[in-house]
Amino acid sequence: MPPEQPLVQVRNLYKSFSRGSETIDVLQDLNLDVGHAEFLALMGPSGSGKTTLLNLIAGLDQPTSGTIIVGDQVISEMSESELARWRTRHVGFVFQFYYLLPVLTAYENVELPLLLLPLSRQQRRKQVETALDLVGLSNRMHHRPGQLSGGQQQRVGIARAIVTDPELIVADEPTGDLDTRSAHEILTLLETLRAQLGKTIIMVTHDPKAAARAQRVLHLEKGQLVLDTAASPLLTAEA
Ligand SMILES: Nc1ncnc2c1ncn2[C@@H]1O[C@H](COP(=O)(O)OP(=O)(O)OP(=O)(O)O)[C@@H](O)[C@H]1O
Repeated sequence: MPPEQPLVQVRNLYKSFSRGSETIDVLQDLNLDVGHAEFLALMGPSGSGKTTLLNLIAGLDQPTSGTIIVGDQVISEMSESELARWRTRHVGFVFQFYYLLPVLTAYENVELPLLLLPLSRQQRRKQVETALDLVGLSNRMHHRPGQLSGGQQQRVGIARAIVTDPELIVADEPTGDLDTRSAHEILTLLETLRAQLGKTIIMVTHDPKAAARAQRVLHLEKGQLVLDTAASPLLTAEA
């Protein structure tokens, strides 16, 4: 049997932004495969294009040129409205500052992505309760974000990301605003989502300790991705 296709295939990807008369070439001939149920970390200096790449893979932005395939969809050829529909079902987003709505309870925040889908109230309830259970917050579902710790708020953010059961989860600095212990718990949760539910996770981080929890670490350099040589077992063998 031929080997299974990667979930994400990025080929000859270019992304430029123009600012006035200036053009910034952020990604240049970038190639990347991400496997099913892989946990990948992206690192690189500020401004190197990590968020730009994540947004392109998640269908939040469109490339200048090149191809992005996720699952069986060529998302680089989709219109904005097709991308929006695709994202709703196939990608879960986790952000550094959670972006929970303060007036809604944890339950209502997690339910939000489901309101875009043709589901009954009862089906929504089942999925929200499952997601909150997975992140260990069943007993906090009627709390508002202001009544929860940062780590708990990020758990709600993760429950919201998985409630539609997407194959791909993109996380932009998910531990960037958390203390060491909460960060550790969030990374453990991401590892569990990968190992037990087969989610593919792409995480941008500045923190080498967070990156080390992923299965593979890539660095953005000059618009392209290179393997994190510091983390390579061949190069870090104890002397
Ligand atoms: N919408 C946009 N319009 C113009 N320039 C942009 C836009 N988005 C990003 N850029 C520029 O592209 C470059 C890469 O930005 P990006 O946010 O992807 O970097 P990053 O590696 O995620 O940085 P950080 O680690 O600071 O978050 C920067 O020079 C940024 O100013």
